[in-house]
Amino acid sequence: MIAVLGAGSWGTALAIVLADNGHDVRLWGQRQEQMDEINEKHTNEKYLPNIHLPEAIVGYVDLVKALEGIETVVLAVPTKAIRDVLQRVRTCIERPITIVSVSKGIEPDTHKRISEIIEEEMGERLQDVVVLSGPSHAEEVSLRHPTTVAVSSKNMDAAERIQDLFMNHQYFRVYTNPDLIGVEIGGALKNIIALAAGITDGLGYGDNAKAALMTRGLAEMARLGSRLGANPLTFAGLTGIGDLIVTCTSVHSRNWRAGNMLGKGYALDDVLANMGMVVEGVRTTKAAYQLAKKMNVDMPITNALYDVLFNGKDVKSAVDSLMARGKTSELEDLANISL
Ligand SMILES: NC(=O)C1=CN([C@@H]2O[C@H](COP(=O)(O)OP(=O)(O)OC[C@H]3O[C@@H](n4cnc5c(N)ncnc54)[C@H](OP(=O)(O)O)[C@@H]3O)[C@@H](O)[C@H]2O)C=CC1
Ligand SMILES: O=C(CO)COP(=O)(O)O
Repeated sequence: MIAVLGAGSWGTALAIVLADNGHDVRLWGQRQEQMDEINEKHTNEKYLPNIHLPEAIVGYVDLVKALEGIETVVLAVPTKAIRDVLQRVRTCIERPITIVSVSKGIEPDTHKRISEIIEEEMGERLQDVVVLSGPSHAEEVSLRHPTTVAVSSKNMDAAERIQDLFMNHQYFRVYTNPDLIGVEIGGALKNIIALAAGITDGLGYGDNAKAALMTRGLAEMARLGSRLGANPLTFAGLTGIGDLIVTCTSVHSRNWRAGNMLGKGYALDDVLANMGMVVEGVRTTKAAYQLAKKMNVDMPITNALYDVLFNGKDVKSAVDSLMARGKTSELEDLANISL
C-alpha cells in the first residue's frame, strides 16, 4: 500500500503506474468532490481528461486515514504547498516514512532543493527521501506511452527500492543516478528554459532560436548545478537534457505554454490565472536568479526571464538584450571542472 499526496496531473499519473505494477494506492486530495469522482467514476477529468483510473486507486480527503499504516509516500503537490502539506503529514504518522519527491523546483529566498525542505520539515519522522525526475509528461504516462525517469537519494538502497516500485517492463523504465544535487537542479532549472522557449515561439521566432535557448540554457543549468556540487554529466542525462527537450518542445508543458502566451503579449497574471495548473518555472526563476547572484554564476537567460516576469520588461527587448551581449567562448565556465 502506497500513499500519493496530491491528486493533480502528476500524482494521478504516478498512481496509475503504481496500480499497474500491482500496488494498492491511496490518492489524497483536498477536495471532497474530486475524491468522490475518483472513487465513483474512476476518473480525474480536470487533470487527466478521458483517462479511466484503475480501481486499485482509492481517493482520500482525510489525511490521517490516507497515511494509516503507510511506509512510503509519494509527494506530488506544487513546490509552494510542500511545507504546508509536510507539517500536516508530520502530525499524522507514528513511524518514520520514506518520501518520494516528484515535484520540481527550488525554494525562493532559502534556495533549498525539495529534498532539503523535506528533511527540514520531517526531521526524525523521515526514513529516506528519494527523488524521482526525468522527461515525463503526466498526459503521456497516463496513456502508458514509453517513458524513462531517474531516481536518486543519499541512500542508494532506498533509491533502488523506489526503482523497483515504479519500474515496469511495459512503459515505465526507471534508472538510478547517485547525483542527488544534479538530478534535483536539472529538474528545477529546465522549467526556466521552457518558459523562455515558449516566449521565443510565441514571438514567432523559429527553430534556430529554440535550439539556441535549449543549448545555452543547458550550459547555464550545468554552470549553476556544478557550482552547487552536481556532477556536470548528470545534465547530459534524463533529468538534464532529457527533461529540457520534453519541456521545451511539447504542447503538454505548462511552462512552455505559459511562455508562449507571454510571447504573444498576454500579461503574466492572466496567463497563470488561465492555466489552472501549476507553472513551477515562475517561482524557480526567482530562486535561481537569487542563487546565481549569491554564488556569482553567470545565467543570462535566467536573468532576462527574471526581468520579464518580475520587472515588467517587454519580451522582445529581453531577447534583444540577450543577443546584444559581449562576445564569449562556448565552453567558458560551462562546468566547475577544468577542461
Ligand atoms: N504534470 C506533469 O507532467 C509533471 C509534473 N511534475 C511536478 O509535479 C508537481 C505537481 O505538479 P502537477 O501534478 O502537474 O500539478 P497540477 O497543477 O496538475 O496539480 C496540483 C495538485 O496539487 C494540489 N494542491 C495544490 N496545493 C495544495 C495544498 N496546499 N494542499 C494539498 N494539495 C494541494 C492541487 O489540488 P486542487 O486541485 O485541489 O487545487 C492539485 O491536485 C510539480 O512540482 C511539477 O513540476 C513533475 C513531472 C511531470
Ligand atoms: O516536468 C515535466 C515533464 O517532465 C512537466 O513539465 P510542465 O510542468 O512544464 O508541464
